[in-house]
Amino acid sequence: MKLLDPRHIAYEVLRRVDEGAYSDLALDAALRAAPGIDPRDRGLATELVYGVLRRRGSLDFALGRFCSQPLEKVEAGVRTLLRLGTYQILHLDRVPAPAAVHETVELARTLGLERATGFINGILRALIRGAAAIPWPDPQKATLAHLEQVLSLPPWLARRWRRELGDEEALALAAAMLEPAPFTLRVNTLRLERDAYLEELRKAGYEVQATRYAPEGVRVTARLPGALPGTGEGFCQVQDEASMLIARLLDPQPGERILDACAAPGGKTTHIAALSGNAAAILALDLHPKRVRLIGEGAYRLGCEGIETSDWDLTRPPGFLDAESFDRVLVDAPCSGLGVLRRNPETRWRRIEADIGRLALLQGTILGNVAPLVRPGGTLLYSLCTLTPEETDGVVDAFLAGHPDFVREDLRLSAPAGWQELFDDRGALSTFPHRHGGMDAFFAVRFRRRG
Ligand SMILES: C[S@@+](CC[C@H](N)C(=O)[O-])C[C@H]1O[C@@H](n2cnc3c(N)ncnc32)[C@H](O)[C@@H]1O
Repeated sequence: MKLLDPRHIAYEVLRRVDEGAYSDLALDAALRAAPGIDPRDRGLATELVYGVLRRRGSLDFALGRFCSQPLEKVEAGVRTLLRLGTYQILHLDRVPAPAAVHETVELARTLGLERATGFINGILRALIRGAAAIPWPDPQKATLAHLEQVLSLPPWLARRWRRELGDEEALALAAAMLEPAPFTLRVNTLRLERDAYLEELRKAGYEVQATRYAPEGVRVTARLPGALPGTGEGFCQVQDEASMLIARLLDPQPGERILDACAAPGGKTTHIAALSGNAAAILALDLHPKRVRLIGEGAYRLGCEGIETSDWDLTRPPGFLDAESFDRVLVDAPCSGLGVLRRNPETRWRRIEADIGRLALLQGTILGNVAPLVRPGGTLLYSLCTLTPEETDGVVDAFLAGHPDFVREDLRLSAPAGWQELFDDRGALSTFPHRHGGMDAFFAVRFRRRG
């Protein structure tokens, strides 16, 4: 195998994703296995993997014009090669189109798909000749088709976002979800202040700026290959800006006992520890023991203290914990993840609509099982990286209906003035990448237990 060939790496990663792997983990593993790879090739492999997964709907629409048989009937490996070639022809200026065809055909040979080289060559050459005449559906006249065939939403999601958000917002959100997510870091304020880290990054040659909303966030606009400065010293944690708002909304205080109910891999747990100045007692639970270990590792790297971890399935009441024993509880629940499609592009094609009702039930069960742990007067924060009405308002309303001892707080009343645009008209956090400077789409509601 040509371990250093970026197209070959992308092909292998896409194949693994087809088999069920997560794209970020599969890509990390493939790049780790190619330590000598040129940084530009590393960038190309990354762009190919994410680009093909994000834009699969439009790539398949374009290919459909030139392929004599339905794409789903084409052998999986050949289909992946066609998508890789099409992505390079339609979206990569730096690769001349004939070179994209040549490289794709050569890769087919390397992979032992010699018999398909004529087929691939014919389709990709026809695509180059006919690209300008592809009848892309118009966003205004054929909105649904545009959402699917240009903006690459699966049909069920295109219909949903149109219905829930209206045409204009659905188009803007879908377009934003095609862009790479910004690369943001949370500065570990247990180690240093944001300004000091910004200076350190700039000195090292990075282009960085402070995030607009999160006081400890840094957006990296140009980075260098290799580890970030201060990685070993635990200066920062890679985290989206919207995700940084969650621990802020929980508002942990020194001396408090805090439960992070769905905590792995621990991005928010370690943030909670930092905001409390390492002076809170935090219990971090998660379903998967393997993922629970990541919380401990992150806490160690970042110098967080006071965090205890344990695995527990919160579809069962955590009988080992005393009722009313926590000042604050965070439920950063498992969800459909539609707000982070940029980071997990395979979710677009893996998620099915039936998942949503099932996840809303799971979220309601988890909330119901942790609610008795909140002390009277204490806080329960429910957060998600999605935007479906079932998982957001639906779960919140059902929880309140079943728990009259909890009231919902309007987050706008306690949030900083500059954050007001981040909340909906019921006072829930509701961020969107196309409205809020590129942040992921997150949702959060805070409940207070009556005193
Ligand atoms: C959105 S992620 C949490 C991210 C985490 N809070 C962070 O900031 O790093 C949701 C988590 O819920 C966990 N989970 C899923 N089902 C669960 C269950 N039944 N009980 C407890 N945790 C569960 C998943 O393993 C996953 O780690």
